[in-house]
This record gives sequence, structure tokens and C-alpha cells, in this order.
Amino acid sequence: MTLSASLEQIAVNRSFGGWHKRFRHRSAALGCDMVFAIYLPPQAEDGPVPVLYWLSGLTCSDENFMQKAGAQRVAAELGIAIVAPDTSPRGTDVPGDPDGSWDFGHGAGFYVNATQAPWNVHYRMYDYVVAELPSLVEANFPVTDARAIAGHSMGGHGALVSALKNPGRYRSVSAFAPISHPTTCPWGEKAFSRYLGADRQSWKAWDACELIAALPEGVERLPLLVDQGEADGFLAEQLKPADLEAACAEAGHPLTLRLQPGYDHSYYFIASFIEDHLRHHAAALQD
Ligand SMILES: N[C@@H](CCC(=O)N[C@@H](CSC=O)C(=O)NCC(=O)O)C(=O)O
Repeated sequence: MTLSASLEQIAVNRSFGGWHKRFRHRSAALGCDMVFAIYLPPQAEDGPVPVLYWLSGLTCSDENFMQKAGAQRVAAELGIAIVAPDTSPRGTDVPGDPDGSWDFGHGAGFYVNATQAPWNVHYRMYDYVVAELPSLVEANFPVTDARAIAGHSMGGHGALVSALKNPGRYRSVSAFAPISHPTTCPWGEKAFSRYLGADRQSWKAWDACELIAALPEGVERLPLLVDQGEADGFLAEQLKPADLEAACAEAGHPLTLRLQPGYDHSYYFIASFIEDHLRHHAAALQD
């Protein structure tokens, strides 16, 4: 396939018989240059392969998952491409946290479309990860439109919301330690009050627990696979997996929540269970 001139390749590494590549491009949704990574398994040399979109957490770029999760060996075995975007718009023109903290602004886009100035100019990560990036990837790489989505923490919640808001768009969804109920935790309240404004009612469209409760009768309920470390320091205050469990039970939404004793919030935890998630996605993608 010939790459569009709008994609600038900035890195390439051979990995498990496939290729890890990084690209810079101009994002129309975000109004800035963005970098994403793609892992193409060896099977992509012979024909198009399905794609898992991975959404990372606070402070991350495209690099954390690709360097730390150890996903390439199993993705190469299963014939799945993995696309890892950045976690926010970036650049000197893009406002960040006025206080310089790490849980808002750069590295903390929360995968929402901001409605409030000045954030609404660039912070449209939902449109970027759900629409613009898949279109770009599907037009430029040997991939099919069979998509799965997964992520960690802020990105785990982003994956849940992306799937819940778009029935039929993803074959499967999973999350590691998602911020399950952002309208009721400090990270979510800080981000949503700035990106979405003071009206808490408007936040519900971006909260997985609220979306699960509000899914209309007859609409696909994609099963959720969630792993959560029991020794995660953010568990009680920020992540609240019990709220997700309660929302699913109340709505009859299929959830497999696996509490993993001794595991924290780090990529050591993700690397320990990523194979299970990849196999879960492969089963759906190859159906
Ligand atoms: N301030 C710390 C902690 C930030 C942190 O733990 N980030 C997580 C995601 S948290 C929820 O979205 C993460 O994935 N960090 C990157 C990593 O490679 O571990 C810090 O600045 O690191």
C-alpha cells in the first residue's frame, strides 16, 4: 500500500516478525500534529488484518503501551494489528493544565469532545480515536474494518465509552483498571468540569456507568472484560470497579470483572494479563 503524503514515518522497528512504526500527521479533529504507533503483525504482509485500538492513561503517549505491555509476541501469533494513539492533543498552541499538573490537559484528554473554551478548540479526542484515526489507518495500512478497543485507566474508560456510544463499531472491548465512574471521582470531576462545564447532567454522556444504565432496549450490549489489580493505589478513590459492577448488574450488561490480588496500577500489571485480553479480542475479531 502507498502511504498518504500526510503521514510522516518517524520510527520503525522489526518486532516478532512484524513491524512497529510511528507516524506524525496533521489531525483535523484536534487541529494539531499528532503521533500514533502501529504494530503490524507478520500476517499483514499477506493481506489485511483486524485492528485493536489501545487507549493509554494519564501522562502517556503512544510509546508507553508499545514499550511496556509486551503485546507484540501474541499479536504476531494472532495476526492482530495494534494502534496506539497519544492521550491528548499536543503542541505549544494547545493549552495545558494552568497549574501544570499531570491529570488534566496535555496527556489527559479523557477521550471526550470538550464543549468549553478554551478546551473545545483542540480537545476532541473522542472524534479522533473513534473516527479520524481509524479512517486514516484503514486507508493507509493493510487492515480490515474489524475493530476492537481496549485501554488502561483513563484509556480503559475511554475504550468502554467508545464502544458503548457506538454499537456495532467494535467487535470487542476490554479495560485494565478503568476510571469506571468518572462523574463521581476526583480525576473525572476535574476533567469534566473543565472540558464539559458546570452542568453535571451533560457529563453523563461521557460516563460508562451512566451509558450502561441508559442503553436503549434492543441495542447491542457488548460484553465487557475488565481486569483490576487489588493493590492498585487508585482503586477506591478514582477507579471504583464496584460502581461498574453495580451498573452492569442493574442493567443486565455482560461484565467479566477479574480482581487480581497483589497487582498495582502499573504496566507490570498490564503486561501480566495482556495476553488474555488479546486472545479475547482475537476470538471476536476472527469470528
Ligand atoms: N504521576 C505519575 C502517575 C501517573 C500514572 O500512574 N499514569 C498511569 C495512568 S493513570 C490513569 O489514567 C500510566 O499509565 N502511567 C505511565 C506508565 O508508563 O506507567 C506519573 O507521572 O507517572
